[in-house]
Amino acid sequence: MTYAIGIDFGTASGRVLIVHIETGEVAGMRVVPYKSGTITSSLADKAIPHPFALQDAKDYMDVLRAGIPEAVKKAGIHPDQIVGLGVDFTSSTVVVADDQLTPLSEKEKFKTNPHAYVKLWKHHGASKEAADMFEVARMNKNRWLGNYGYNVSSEWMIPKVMELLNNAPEILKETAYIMEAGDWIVSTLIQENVRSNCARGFKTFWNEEDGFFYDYYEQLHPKLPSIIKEKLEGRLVKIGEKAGELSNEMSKTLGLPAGLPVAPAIIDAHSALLGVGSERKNQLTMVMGTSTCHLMLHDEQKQIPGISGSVKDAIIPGLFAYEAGQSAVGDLFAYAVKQAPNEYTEEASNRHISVHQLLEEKAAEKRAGETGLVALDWHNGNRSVLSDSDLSGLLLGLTLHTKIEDIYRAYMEATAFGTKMIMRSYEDWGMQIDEVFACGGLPQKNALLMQIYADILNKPIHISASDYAPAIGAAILGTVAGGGHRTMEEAVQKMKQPFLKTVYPISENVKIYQSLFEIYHEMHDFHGFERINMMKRLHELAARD
Ligand SMILES: Nc1ncnc2c1ncn2[C@@H]1O[C@H](COP(=O)(O)OP(=O)(O)O)[C@@H](O)[C@H]1O
Ligand SMILES: O=C(CO)[C@H](O)[C@H](O)COP(=O)(O)O
Repeated sequence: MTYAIGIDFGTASGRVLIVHIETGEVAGMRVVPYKSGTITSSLADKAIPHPFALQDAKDYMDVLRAGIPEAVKKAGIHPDQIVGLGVDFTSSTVVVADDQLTPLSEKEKFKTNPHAYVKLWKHHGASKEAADMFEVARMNKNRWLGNYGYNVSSEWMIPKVMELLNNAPEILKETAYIMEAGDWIVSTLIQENVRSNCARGFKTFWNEEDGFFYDYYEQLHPKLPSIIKEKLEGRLVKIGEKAGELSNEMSKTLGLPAGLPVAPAIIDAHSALLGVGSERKNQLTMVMGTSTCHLMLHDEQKQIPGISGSVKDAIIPGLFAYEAGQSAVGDLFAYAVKQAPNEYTEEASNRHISVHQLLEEKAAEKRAGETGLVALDWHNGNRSVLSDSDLSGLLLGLTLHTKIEDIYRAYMEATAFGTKMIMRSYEDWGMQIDEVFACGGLPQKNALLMQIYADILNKPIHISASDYAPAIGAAILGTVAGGGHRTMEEAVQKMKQPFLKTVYPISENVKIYQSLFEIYHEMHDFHGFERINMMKRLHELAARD
């Protein structure tokens, strides 16, 4: 058996890869876009509230049904040659399901109820709940949040559970399981309610020693502890283990052997570390797509303010995985693309290139600093290092001569400055960064972007040759679950993807960007003033205890 299946569920599409377990070669692949995409405005003409970002779980099943048989066919292999299957998923992407694992959105009476649908990581309907949770922790000397950057993000699972409790009791009543979408897929494949330690550790305030923080939940809502017990529990499976075996029913649907080993789900960005082979400490990996996640591994747990968190064994057994992030990166560039004038969209269409490519080309004609613009990239809030989804973006220096490509460039620079803030936080806490890796959909699509990052971070950046590092990581987990390699380390060494190139900083640009970063930093501290002060106070308080 020489192949594994890796399935990466992103924000806009799912990607199924068939990967050779000895060489990492991708033998077959199928990308399946989600039919309903991200639902933000209405369900069957019924308007939904503004900060909602929903998906239809049916689209995930289509990725399996359409993607797996086609990817296997493209690979030209027999299903018996597959050793195991792994899944990675965006997170916290939350599914509510009945006891048969059927999502409540499939029930006729809930067709237009937004709370019955999948709540995507970027759904901000639980901002109030996240703020309330933060306040309760603050009143308790911040005692539960140290391993979560001293913050609560509305992107996480528990605020979303609180949102259901406050706004959708009718849904909660019929919900047997509240699940990470990754766990829901794996549970559906093996027909058993299982939960992976990766998303559970990062998104639900859980750790292996203490379990869930029930004393915290009690203070949030009297009903919350029992909801967590009833609807979030399930057999725990750790990364590097086997979750279970493909059920007979799913084997018929997907054309795969019944009993095929299935790995526990891993968060998409975390999976990418495995795919690029960044499995040691002192390496920073940027997974750049709709958003960016900044991952590191370390042998100690440090309570770094403003990051998304750190969890033991979440990526490589024995090491702490650290995550920080920016909640709008590709999305911010897409926002600029939408504002391009007709003449630009026509030019792009005539030249058979995307508007992104056209804007990149035009932006590349400007030198560093030439646009006169500095932006703050908080159009979808700030994930790190302030963790406040209500913060908004800024653009400074506009004149009547500013063109859309200037703004596009300013946004690229702003996201790189945001990454520099995160890098500094890691370094300030003794997490030395010797190497920077970039993967995800963006690095290969936009060469200017990667040069800007190298110049602003003042570090060489190794770019993965694969756009699909998370799916490779998932295939690695599938291989280990199926016994194709004995250890994660062995599987990573065999299956990791090569680098396409390394982009080096240009010293002239580095100097210019150092002064522009000072302006970005001032904008950051000015616009994030209240949040920064609150975090400083919390941190001092925690340090005294
Ligand atoms: N040439 C480009 N330059 C910059 N951003 C791009 C370009 N083409 C697409 N994008 C952005 O890439 C994002 C999608 O990234 P991708 O990694 O493919 O998906 P996902 O984040 O869902 O895993 C979108 O937000 C889109 O706006
Ligand atoms: O928060 C996450 C990881 O913890 C999300 O999964 C991630 O930010 C979304 O990923 P993508 O930009 O690839 O859709």
